[in-house]
Amino acid sequence: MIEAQQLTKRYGEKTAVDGLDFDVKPGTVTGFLGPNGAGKSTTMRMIVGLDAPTSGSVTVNGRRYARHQAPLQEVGALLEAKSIHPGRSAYNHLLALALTHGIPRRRVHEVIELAGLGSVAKKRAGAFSLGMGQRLGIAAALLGDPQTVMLDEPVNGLDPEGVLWIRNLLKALAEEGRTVFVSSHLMSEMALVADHLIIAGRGRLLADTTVGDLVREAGGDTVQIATQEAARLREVLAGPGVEITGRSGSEELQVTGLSAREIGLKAAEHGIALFELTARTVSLEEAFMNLTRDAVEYHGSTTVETPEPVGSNA
Ligand SMILES: Nc1ncnc2c1ncn2[C@@H]1O[C@H](COP(=O)(O)OP(=O)(O)OP(=O)(O)O)[C@@H](O)[C@H]1O
Repeated sequence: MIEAQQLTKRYGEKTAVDGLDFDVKPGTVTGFLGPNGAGKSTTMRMIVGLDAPTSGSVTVNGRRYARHQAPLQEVGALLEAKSIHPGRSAYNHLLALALTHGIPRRRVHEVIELAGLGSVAKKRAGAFSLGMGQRLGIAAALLGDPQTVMLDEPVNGLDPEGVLWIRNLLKALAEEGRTVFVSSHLMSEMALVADHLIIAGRGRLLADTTVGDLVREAGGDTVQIATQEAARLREVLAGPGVEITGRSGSEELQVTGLSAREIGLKAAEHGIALFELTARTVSLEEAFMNLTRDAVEYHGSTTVETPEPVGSNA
């Protein structure tokens, strides 16, 4: 369990993390989302004591990270800037970590196998591809068999097989009852792996929700209808769990709680002609964009100047 209370970090004038309150619970995968500069990495660094909060606090299993007697066995973390001696082999890197933390040599072999590094374990880590480096970072995070696992952008640089591996690994760790906290920019990936989401923007908490609720609140399950008999259709469709909105006198209605197919069948049954029947599907990506639009720090330009073709007479 990770608990942040009014967690705040300022760098001079810049407030990177601004009064964050959240809990990350065991037994589920919690995704940590937010646009660039939202404060995700800073928050994760504070969780493992690499940065000190300016105010507020964050604890792991009720204690600050530094207060744990065997922190590596408590929290396993993969953070972006991992320092690995480039001349050292993956095996020796993990062994050095294990020996300095009272972790048996046997566990080094276990995590090497778990991370799929068996064939390259004796090679220099400095020659590793980005994906291999990520696997080594994850192996190091799992070395202490920690109850809490925290990974910053773990799929970064992984090939499709690696992405699938991470997805299954995170789910398996959560099923074992561990606390799994993972940041990513890949919404589609988060939709597949995370049960719960914590979304930040400009250091503030924007949402603490489930994937389903986020999409639902963004209008994910809405069906747009147009009919001349809006009032009668409202009566026909009304029922438990069904919500119908639309201006009075308007031909347009928005319905949640029924599928387009169910609405079409009911309308036909009652001889009500429809001019429009459109299921609005909102992806997690769209829901996220809606939520964070105002909190995006670095906007890209969408207008591209087309250079004049070389040799053009125009
Ligand atoms: N050491 C530092 N000194 C000054 N400003 C910093 C420092 N570290 C982070 N920041 C600023 O704090 C804000 C939050 O940064 P952080 O890296 O935590 O965001 P993030 O959500 O992880 O972003 P990204 O998705 O790009 O990795 C940014 O505006 C960043 O420039």
